[in-house]
Amino acid sequence: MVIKHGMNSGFSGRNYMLASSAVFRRQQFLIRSLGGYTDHPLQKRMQEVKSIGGPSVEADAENILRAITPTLDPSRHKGQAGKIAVIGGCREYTGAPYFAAISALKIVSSLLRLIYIWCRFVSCFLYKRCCSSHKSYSPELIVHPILEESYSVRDEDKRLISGKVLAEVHKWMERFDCLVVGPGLGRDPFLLDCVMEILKLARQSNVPIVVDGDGLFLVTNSLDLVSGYPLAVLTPNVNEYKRLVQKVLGCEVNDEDAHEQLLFLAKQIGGVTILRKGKSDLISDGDTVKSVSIYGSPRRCGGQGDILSGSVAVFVSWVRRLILAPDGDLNISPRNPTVLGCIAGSALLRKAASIAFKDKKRSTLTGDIIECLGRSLEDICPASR
Ligand SMILES: NC(=O)C1=CN([C@@H]2O[C@H](COP(=O)(O)OP(=O)(O)OC[C@H]3O[C@@H](n4cnc5c(N)ncnc54)[C@H](OP(=O)(O)O)[C@@H]3O)[C@@H](O)[C@H]2O)[C@@H](O)CC1
Ligand SMILES: Nc1ncnc2c1ncn2[C@@H]1O[C@H](COP(=O)(O)OP(=O)(O)OP(=O)(O)O)[C@@H](O)[C@H]1O
Ligand SMILES: [Mg+2]
Repeated sequence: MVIKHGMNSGFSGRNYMLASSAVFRRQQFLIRSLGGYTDHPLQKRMQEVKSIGGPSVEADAENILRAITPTLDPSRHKGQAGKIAVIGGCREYTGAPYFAAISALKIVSSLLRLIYIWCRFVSCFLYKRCCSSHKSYSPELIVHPILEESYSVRDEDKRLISGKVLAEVHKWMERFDCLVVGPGLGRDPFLLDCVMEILKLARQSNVPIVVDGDGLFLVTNSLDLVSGYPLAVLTPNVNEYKRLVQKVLGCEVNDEDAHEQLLFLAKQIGGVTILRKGKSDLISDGDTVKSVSIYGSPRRCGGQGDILSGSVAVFVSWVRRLILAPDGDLNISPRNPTVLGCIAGSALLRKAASIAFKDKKRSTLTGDIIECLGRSLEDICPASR
């Protein structure tokens, strides 16, 4: 069957009613996305997806956040709240991995101490400068300055260096509860090749991965890295989402059918979870779509996405721990741990942004929002509950 493009001539009353219906909009979306042929394999999949997607609803984000946040238990010791690694940073962007890591650290308070940042350094000079800048941002972060960019490595040394990087990461991988890959990573080919190997290793080790920033640039060009991996979370901003849609669906972003397009995109990447950032955050794993629209901040300073990636990593690791515990059952919906982690991370960040904006207004910066993460969590989920 072929869906006809033109409904322009003889537009009858019946057709007009159809035009105003959701069915028509969906049909138009299919036409625009897939060139008009229902026997196109992607279109068939799209129809399957629509039949299981169901209506999208606003997530009960604060209740979800409360349900998955562990109580502060004096019998616990350092590290028991989870260990997060952030893989990011380059010459230009030292801020992004710091924002992601310090956000994770703030949320888990004293229960989580081990945050690892991998950043690349060009030379001894930059090594010291970059390393000390991260250390001076916060001495609580544990920094592994091991990644390198092409121009600091001779061609004949590349294999050796990437082997060393991988061996170092391998030592730690199984201890991590979640990786954040990409904040401020840059786009150097050698660096991205190393990160590609790290992603493969994480996947082999069944470690959840939150892919953000330049990690999304890498993954969009090598979808196999995450395709079909249910523990992968992609957190694209407007540009990153556009690239992903163009690459995977071969069409443009469609805001009229935003939920369906997102659902379909997640399905096409084998059920990874995608958090599409925007005025409302939209989250889908290909089975369901949830939105988080808690009022955030009208101020769009750079770095809020980095806070989000660190926050999502913490919540994903907490949900997994709850589910994997011997008596673990979470009586909340949806049930996918990565979707739950995204909902909680988004709610926390947006609330923190709104608290910060109340105080700082137009001068609100990412650091101000990070300072409000604790209060945001406390407002939703008091420490003394
Ligand atoms: N304080 C910090 O350290 C912060 C650092 N940050 C870090 O910045 C990085 C980029 O993130 P972002 O959000 O600016 O990327 P995004 O919106 O896709 O691009 C905007 C436009 O720029 C362009 N472009 C980007 N990179 C390019 C490259 N290497 N070379 C050439 N072009 C490039 C891009 O072009 P296009 O990809 O469309 O060709 C688009 O037109 C990322 O690592 C992030 O984590 C942020 O987290 C904020 C705080
Ligand atoms: N128009 C908007 N209105 C309200 N909140 C928004 C809006 N756009 C984004 N946000 C919030 O800001 C967060 C970060 O989204 P943003 O699109 O700024 O990410 P990003 O570009 O990756 O950020 P970064 O500068 O860290 O790379 C999202 O989780 C979302 O909650
Ligand atoms: Mg970003």
